[in-house]
Amino acid sequence: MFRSVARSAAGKHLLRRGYATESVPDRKVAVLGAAGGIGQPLALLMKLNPLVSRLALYDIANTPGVAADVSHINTRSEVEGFVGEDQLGKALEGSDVVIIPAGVPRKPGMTRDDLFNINAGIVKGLCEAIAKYCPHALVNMISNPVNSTVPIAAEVFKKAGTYDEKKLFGVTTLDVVRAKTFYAGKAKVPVADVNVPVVGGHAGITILPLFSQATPSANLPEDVVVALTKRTQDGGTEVVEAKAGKGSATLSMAYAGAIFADACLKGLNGVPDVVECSFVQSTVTELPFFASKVKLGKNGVEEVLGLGPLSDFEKEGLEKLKPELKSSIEKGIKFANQS
Ligand SMILES: NC(=O)C1=CN([C@@H]2O[C@H](COP(=O)(O)OP(=O)(O)OC[C@H]3O[C@@H](n4cnc5c(N)ncnc54)[C@H](O)[C@@H]3O)[C@@H](O)[C@H]2O)C=CC1
Ligand SMILES: O=C([O-])CC(=O)C(=O)O
Repeated sequence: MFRSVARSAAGKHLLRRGYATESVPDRKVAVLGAAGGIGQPLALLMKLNPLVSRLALYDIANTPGVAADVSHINTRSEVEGFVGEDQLGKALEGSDVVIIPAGVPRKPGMTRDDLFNINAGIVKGLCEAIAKYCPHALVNMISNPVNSTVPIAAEVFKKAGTYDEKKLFGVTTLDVVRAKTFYAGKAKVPVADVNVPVVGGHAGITILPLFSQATPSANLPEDVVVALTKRTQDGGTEVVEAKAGKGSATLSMAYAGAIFADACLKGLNGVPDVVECSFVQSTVTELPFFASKVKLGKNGVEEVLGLGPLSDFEKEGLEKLKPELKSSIEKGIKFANQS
């Protein structure tokens, strides 16, 4: 269904911002885990996105309150709250994009992999429901460990016969957001102008920012690049430690998740040249899943872009990350096929 807005004042505003061509299609977005630390601000940001016409907020508790609250905001989308497994099907039906920030966050001293035992089961259950109720939706996986939860989702969809590798994304946008912010600080360039690809995966050394390709280029000395790389890789831990037991990044993650979902919606709507980094099925390296720049289109992934030229330091980082990323991917695949 298409709602023609081109001639209205709102439509002209959308056209100017690149959010519309002739008309803005109706798009339903579902957030699973919508009452959580990420889920609530992400629900707010998706409510502010003019590309969304229906916003479904699902959680196992507390969603009626979040949905009632967000629904009063005078923007385009209709908001509905769903609570408990009985309502999951209704939340998902008709969704174009499903964003998954459901699951437990880290506490100081934990790795993302320490979340596997709880989050693997949560993600598996949610993906089984996606396969049943909205098999064609683009899935944006935020729940950690992303290096394993994305392979779990792929296996669940394969078992259900609905897997389309173009529609499954691990959200690594927060790594890009951090790399841009930290780089701008050191390079003394306006942060809004900065671009830095981040490849690999989403945990520790598997996060590989490519500062040699950062723009505007600043020719930073090697020791600064090494320090920026380490800070980007440890960005999540920096927040976990600062929150001292009260969870991990939520506000910056909601921002990053909203950017990535917006890119997916723009791609679906046919906006050209939408490119974001994401952890997807890939042939860029020998690993079956890998984060790199991805061009988004009407069916999800239009093209997985290559790595481009790497510095010696980045080449070394790439080789170092492969064993850990491989084992996290295999752990996810094994879990999905055993349970
Ligand atoms: N990909 C990334 O860059 C990032 C990922 N994360 C991950 O996001 C996840 C969520 O983090 P927070 O929002 O801070 O946690 P949180 O604990 O504040 O919220 C999680 C929400 O998930 C809900 N939930 C649990 N089981 C569920 C189920 N079966 N169905 C639906 N909802 C369910 C909970 O009720 C809760 O409201 C964690 O795994 C965290 O590690 C966090 C930051 C960045
Ligand atoms: O570090 C964590 O546990 C949460 C996360 O993925 C991030 O902030 O990048």
